[in-house]
Amino acid sequence: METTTTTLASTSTQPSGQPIQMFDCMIHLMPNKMWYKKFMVKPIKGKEYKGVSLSAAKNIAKGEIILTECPIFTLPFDRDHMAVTGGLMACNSEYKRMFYDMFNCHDETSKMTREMGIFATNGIPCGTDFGSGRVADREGVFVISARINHSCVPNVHGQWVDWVQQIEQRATREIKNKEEICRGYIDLLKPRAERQKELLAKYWFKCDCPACKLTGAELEASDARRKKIRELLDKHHDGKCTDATQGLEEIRLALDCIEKEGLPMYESIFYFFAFHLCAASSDYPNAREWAKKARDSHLMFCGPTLEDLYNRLIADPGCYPDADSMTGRTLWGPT
Ligand SMILES: C[S@@+](CC[C@H](N)C(=O)[O-])C[C@H]1O[C@@H](n2cnc3c(N)ncnc32)[C@H](O)[C@@H]1O
Repeated sequence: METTTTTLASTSTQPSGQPIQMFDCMIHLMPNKMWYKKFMVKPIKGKEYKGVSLSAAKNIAKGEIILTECPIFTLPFDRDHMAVTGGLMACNSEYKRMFYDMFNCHDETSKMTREMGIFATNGIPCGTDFGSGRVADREGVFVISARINHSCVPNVHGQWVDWVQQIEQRATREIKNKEEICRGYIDLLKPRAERQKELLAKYWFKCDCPACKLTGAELEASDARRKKIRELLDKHHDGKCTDATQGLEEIRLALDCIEKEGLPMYESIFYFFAFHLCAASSDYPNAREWAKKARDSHLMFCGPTLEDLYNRLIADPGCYPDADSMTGRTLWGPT
């Protein structure tokens, strides 16, 4: 079989002229297969057709970056056909070829144009604030990240890094060599029935991930946990917690649900909420401990963007704007 080896490294440029730093490796191309340092892109066999996806080419540690990638172009969510073709026009011929090579799940099923269908199938929010559930105002198409299949218990989490306009895909847990690499396409804090409805409507497949395969009491418990995480995330994010003791109990419950659901990328925001309650209650020693947990968890799953900020909060919780804003009391730290 004929093979080609090529390097797409820092010599490549995206349409904006910025260099792409993602492919820090040789890419070995064969029909339908590519090898990278940490993963392969190849057809995946499943009960249902899963198309092409990524699988680990080595054991990958929790928190390890498997891929950093610039979008070939981005568009606001309210895009139309003209906007997609306009974005494509700014791309060089190689990127155009890669775009048209991407999967289109809306092919025969809707009135979408081919360009709209490809964008809808492969677009990834640039700037997802997964903590609050609010998403960015733009979506981008990424050559490699677009090939990552979905799971409601994903083993990678994509973090958009605004100042370099790149997405970083980090392992949410240890990934074994040859294991399929999956990201979450939708809000994962919905019950299974809602997740499946959304995946079918937007991506035309029935998810059979470990969370979707559950039945009976186990399914009920999983749905309840995801609902609880969402409820508490919204409550604490919107500053609706006025009772610090109850708030910390809720955070403990949320962290337990997060662990049981295998969604550790949601941890850091709850650690931050716990920091907030302790700092607001003038309990600085415990505030420091929660801030350390928030920093380390954010660093592991989202990178160093908030590290300096957390270090300042750890050094002096009193510099936090909401410090001392609630009745003073001694709470508790992470166990
Ligand atoms: C963004 S693409 C992912 C890459 C795609 N597999 C390919 O061949 O290019 C999204 C499409 O992949 C397929 N897909 C993704 N996750 C899947 C899963 N867990 N089970 C079955 N199909 C899946 C669906 O057809 C979906 O519309």
